[in-house]
Amino acid sequence: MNSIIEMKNITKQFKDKEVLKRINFSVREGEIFGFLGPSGAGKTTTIKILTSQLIPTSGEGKIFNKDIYSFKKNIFKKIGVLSDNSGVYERLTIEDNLTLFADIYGVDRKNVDDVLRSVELFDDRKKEVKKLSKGMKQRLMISIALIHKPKILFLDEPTSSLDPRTAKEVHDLLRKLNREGTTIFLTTHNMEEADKLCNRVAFLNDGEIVEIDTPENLKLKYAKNKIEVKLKGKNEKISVKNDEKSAEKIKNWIVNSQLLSIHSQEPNLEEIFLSLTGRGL
Ligand SMILES: Nc1ncnc2c1ncn2[C@@H]1O[C@H](COP(=O)(O)OP(=O)(O)OP(=O)(O)O)[C@@H](O)[C@H]1O
Repeated sequence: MNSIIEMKNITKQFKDKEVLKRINFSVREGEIFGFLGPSGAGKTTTIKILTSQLIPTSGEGKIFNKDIYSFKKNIFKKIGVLSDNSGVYERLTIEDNLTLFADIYGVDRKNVDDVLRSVELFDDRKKEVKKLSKGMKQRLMISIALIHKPKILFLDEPTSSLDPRTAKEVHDLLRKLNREGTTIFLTTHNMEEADKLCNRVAFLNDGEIVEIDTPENLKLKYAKNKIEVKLKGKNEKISVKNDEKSAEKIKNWIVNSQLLSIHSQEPNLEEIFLSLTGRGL
């Protein structure tokens, strides 16, 4: 798979503070890549570098094979960035807002209908923004980032201010956009969101990447090698090692019809992050 983003030994220094410490990662075409870390880890700084709002202090980076130190205007045709709500006009309709952005970005107004359909706001296009639910408003913000049909969409904490139901609505939309061909780079401090949504995740802690892999591989890598069983007549679950000795025990429970349930114990991403960094999110 082709890489859209390649970052090598990227650092960012603000005065005497090193916010990013030689980070390395790539984002492949077609994936949803999650950048995870607690507040202050350097997630927004990274997204700003990737979207040309900040220049790194050192390191090498390429996006669509173009050097990040010399972005040309035409790179912006290929990237979309979700910004906050401030840019939309509350008294205008969804359609008028989007048409306005199409004109500002100099893209064909024909894109408006396509994009509204893809974020599932076409039927509501005549509604004023001030009357929209939070989820619809977030979908409108995403549609603005997509108006020029970019190949990659950057989202900084796309669901941080949303309730679980609205967040799910946004997750479903991001999955759909990804299926339709948009590569997605998002930051989050919500490990559950990352687990459900991302093909690969990078753990960022204090400006350093401590792990990068698929959520599944990370769970296997940090598996506790334990099996949890529930037996008839016992309230508590029992945790046993995943080894030959336990296999004999488990066999006996089965033979004696004592076994009610059996599961391998997998850590979640939150627990893995905690074990790697000693801190939660
Ligand atoms: N322009 C700046 N000048 C000085 N320090 C900055 C600047 N921008 C960010 N920082 C510092 O860099 C560190 C990382 O900030 P960043 O916003 O990238 O973190 P984050 O992981 O996105 O956190 P959050 O989840 O809270 O948004 C923080 O300590 C922040 O105070």
